[in-house]
Amino acid sequence: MKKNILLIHTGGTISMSEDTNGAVKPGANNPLTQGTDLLSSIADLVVEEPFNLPSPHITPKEMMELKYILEDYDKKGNIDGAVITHGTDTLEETAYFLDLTCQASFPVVVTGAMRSSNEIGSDGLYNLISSISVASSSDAKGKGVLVVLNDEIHTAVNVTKTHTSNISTFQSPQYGPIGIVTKRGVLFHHTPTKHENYPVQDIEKKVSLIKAHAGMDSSLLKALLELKVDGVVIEALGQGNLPPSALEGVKDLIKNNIPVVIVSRSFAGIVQDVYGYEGGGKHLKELGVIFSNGLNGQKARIKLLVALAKTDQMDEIAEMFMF
Ligand SMILES: NC(=O)C[C@H](N)C(=O)O
Repeated sequence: MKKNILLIHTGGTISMSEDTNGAVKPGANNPLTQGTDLLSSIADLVVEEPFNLPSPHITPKEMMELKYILEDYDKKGNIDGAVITHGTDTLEETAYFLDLTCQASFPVVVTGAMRSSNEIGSDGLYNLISSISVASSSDAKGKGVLVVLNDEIHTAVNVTKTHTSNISTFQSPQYGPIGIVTKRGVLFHHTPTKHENYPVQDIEKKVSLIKAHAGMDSSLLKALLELKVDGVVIEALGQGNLPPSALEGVKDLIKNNIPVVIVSRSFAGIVQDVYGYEGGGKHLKELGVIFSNGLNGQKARIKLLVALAKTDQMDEIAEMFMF
């Protein structure tokens, strides 16, 4: 039996076309609607298009809007699953934001495309059909927000865009995908063991993300303090270390009750308090730096925004990052 699927279009390459000059851009009509006959043969669709934005234009405001649309449909009942089409550049941030905050009980799948609708080998309609199949699957329930592209099912918490243009760009470097989409159906081969969710109402705080490098000093960190940010995420070195010259800035932020969260600038692995030298993980922990649990920089930033919407207590924020 066909399921009732809420389909929310938000823009991105999946809803763009290439013009005669080779520029990929949004047009007056969403080309995805051309797939409607085919799509409505696999599910009964309720379509929403709250905005049409390339994903570099997406902010937490739009993410919050999506959360409320999903929750409103959940309250009304009669929806079995939802698919969101989204630009791929910030797709992982929106997916993770919804994973952390959305209270809807049906499966939510986020998808996109690397090639626009009229390019040879366009992957948009294919990814959309796969995503509708996943959102229709009762096995997709309770696994958090999922990201489906290129026949793979990833969790929002682990997935990241790894390549600028390749259609297999979305990967989960820590743990791999949790399922696949095949011609015969949807197959989950792993189940996430934990899922966190926070019922926040608004995102108003300012969190910056910066990357550590050899010889990094404290100037940017000090500037962030002057700019009155509410939190800072640093992509630290290796297992979670910083150059000694950056420590003054870290200390100033923490002294002023600004949480400093570290992730690793390495592609995979988690940060830990391993090294005991100046600026090493053990030292950073003593200074009050919060270690994220395997998130990448952009997702730790989303989580810190959510944490700051809940509390300004440093110990509560640190506890949320231990999850
Ligand atoms: N493939 C894509 O969707 C990339 C595009 N720049 C976007 O994120 O909107």
